[in-house]
Order: sequence, then C-alpha cells, then structure tokens
Amino acid sequence: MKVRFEDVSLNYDKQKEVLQDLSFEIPKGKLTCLLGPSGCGKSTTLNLISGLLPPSKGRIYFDEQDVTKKDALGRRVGMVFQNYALYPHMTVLENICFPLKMAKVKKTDRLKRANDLAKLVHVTDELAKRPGELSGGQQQRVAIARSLAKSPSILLLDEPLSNLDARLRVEMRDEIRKIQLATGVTTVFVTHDQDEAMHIADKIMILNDGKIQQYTTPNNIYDHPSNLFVAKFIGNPEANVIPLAGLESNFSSLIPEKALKKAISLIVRPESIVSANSALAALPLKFQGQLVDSRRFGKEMAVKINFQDKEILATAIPSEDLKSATQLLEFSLKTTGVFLCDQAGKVVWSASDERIVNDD
Ligand SMILES: Nc1ncnc2c1ncn2[C@@H]1O[C@H](COP(=O)(O)OP(=O)(O)OP(=O)(O)O)[C@@H](O)[C@H]1O
Repeated sequence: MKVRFEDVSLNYDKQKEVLQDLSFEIPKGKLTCLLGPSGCGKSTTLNLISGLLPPSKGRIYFDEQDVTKKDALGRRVGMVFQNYALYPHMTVLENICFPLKMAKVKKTDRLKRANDLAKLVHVTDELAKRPGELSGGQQQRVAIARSLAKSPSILLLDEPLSNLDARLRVEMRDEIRKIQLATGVTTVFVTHDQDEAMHIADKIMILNDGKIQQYTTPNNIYDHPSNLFVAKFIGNPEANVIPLAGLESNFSSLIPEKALKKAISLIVRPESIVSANSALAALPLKFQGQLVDSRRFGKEMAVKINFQDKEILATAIPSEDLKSATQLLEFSLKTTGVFLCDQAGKVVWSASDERIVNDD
C-alpha cells in the first residue's frame, strides 16, 4: 500500500503549524525512515498516517483511496512504539494472538498465525513467558509480531529501538529490515538516529521545523545533500562549514561563474580532506592550514587544522603525514563530500557531479 500526503498541515493549538503543507508519497513495499531532530514533527507525521491525528488541512491517500476521515482502525495500520506496550498479564503467545482474538479469528487459525509470526521474529522459545520475563529486544520482537498479526496495510514504527542498548539496537535494526523484506509490508520507521536510518531505509525523509528538507535514498542524501541543514545533519563527525570569502579564486577554474557568485560557504566532510600529496586528492586545489591537534582512535584519525581562522576537522590524513605538533599542513580535497551553498543554505555546487544543482 502506498501512502500519499497532499498539502497536509497540522496545528495542535489552531495557531502554530507544526507541519506545513507536506506533500509526499511513501512507496509500496519499501521501508521509509522519517529522520530529524527532536520536535521536527516525525511522530506527528506518523500519527497522521496512522489516523490517530486528523490533519488541519490537506488530504491523505492509501493507494488511491482517500483515508483522511478514516480513524486508525479503519486504516488497518500496525503500530509499534518505543515502550513496546505489551499486555503484562498475558503470555507472549496471548499477546501476539490478541488482535486476532479481537477480530474474532478462529482459535486454530490465530494459533497458526501467531506461531508463524513467532518463528519470523525468533521468539518461538518464549511463547509461554510473560513480557516481564523477556529482554528489551525480545519484547520488541513480540511487539512487532503482534503488530503484524492482522496483516496490516502499513507498519508504523515510532523510535522502536530507543530503549535498547547499543549492541541490541544494531541487532534489532537488522532484524527489522529482514522482517520487512520477508513480509514486503510497507513500513514507516521514525528515528532521530542518522546511522539507524542510513542502515535500514530504502528512502529517508529528513524533516526540520515541520518541513521536508530532502526525501531520497540514503546514498543520495549523503552524496548530494540539497542544503546546509542536511549536509550537517547527516554524517558523523559533522561536515565542516568554511566561509568562502577569500577562497573564491581557488575555485574559479572549477566552478561555473554563476554558482560561484551565489556561493557563500564551502561544506567539506571531514573524510574528504586529504594530504595534498595523496592519490585521493582528486580536486586540483591546494590549501594550507596550521595543525592544531591530532589523535588516533584505533583505525580513525581526528586531525584539527586551523584554516581561515576556523578550526576544521579532517579524518583521512594519515599519521605518517603529521611530522611536528604545529606544522603547516598542505591539504587537498576529494571529489565526494565537497559542496558550496548559498546565503539561504541551498547547495549550489557539488564537486562529485561537477554541475550546478538547484540551478534556479
Ligand atoms: N499533543 C501535542 N500538543 C501540542 N503540541 C504538540 C503535541 N505533540 C507534539 N507537539 C509539538 O509539535 C512539534 C512536533 O512534535 P513531534 O512529537 O511530532 O516531534 P518529533 O520529531 O517526533 O520529536 P521527538 O523526536 O522529540 O519525539 C513539537 O514542537 C512538539 O512540541
């Protein structure tokens, strides 16, 4: 089932619009992540899809059917929340069966379905236990099985992994992806964790302040951010932002004049700064900066450089190229992860495709 929003707005208090004129389509059978900082409107968007909240304006479609006025039950969505919301007095089997019991599905049929789902989410050995006897990860598996029991049209997951420890998060993240691929259910997954979204999603919608910043594949988001917000929000450590004033002449042979005129900042990912003599230095640019600090964390390097009176971070300069504590470092840039943006934060040039993006 695909989901379509047409100019959807929402306010909770009839004053400030928490979401403003959202129009987008969530593709059928794919996993889409809603990603953004706290308060950007992710859960509100999810609740509009589920029917728990009616929009203040606009229309919502499931395939071609207008569901704007339908409630959550009528939309047949499955929901999983971060706190699992399992019934503590019921066994795992009873929890998974519960939605089917409410729907008056025959006992033999619901037991078969529950057993099939338990197998899918790997909780077959826990069926007789109560939620209190399970780990967080196991509880979340049961919650997912329960939400899938009635073959929902869409599965909605609201920060489902945030109560789990780091290792379990990664394990469950991969597990959810496998379950989604095995069932083919259209899934919307809310997270504020970019790593989670990058690993699990077919498409990522980045929200900020109630507006869509960019909506595309994880690789596109990383390689071709549409604006400064996305470029800084995605990528860890964060991209460096350097004022372009005084550097324009370095770029004049590389960049069309029109783009250069508009550009005010250079955005460079830390891994895109390389030693000038490196074979990876793909752009015909050379800069000098003062080494401020360097640290190695296992396979990772963190080199701080004072450049244009600003401290920037480089993670791809090898320790062999660092000779003295305060040396002048000559560095260059890779073609990937290098962008120019204008006053409004819009990316107007991207080194990786050497074309003007957003040329209007
Ligand atoms: N029931 C409500 N009444 C009034 N304002 C609300 C309500 N729920 C959310 N908001 C406001 O709407 C905005 C979006 O909230 P929402 O919960 O959708 O954000 P979010 O991106 O899911 O945040 P988080 O990651 O912190 O859960 C926030 O400014 C929030 O304060």
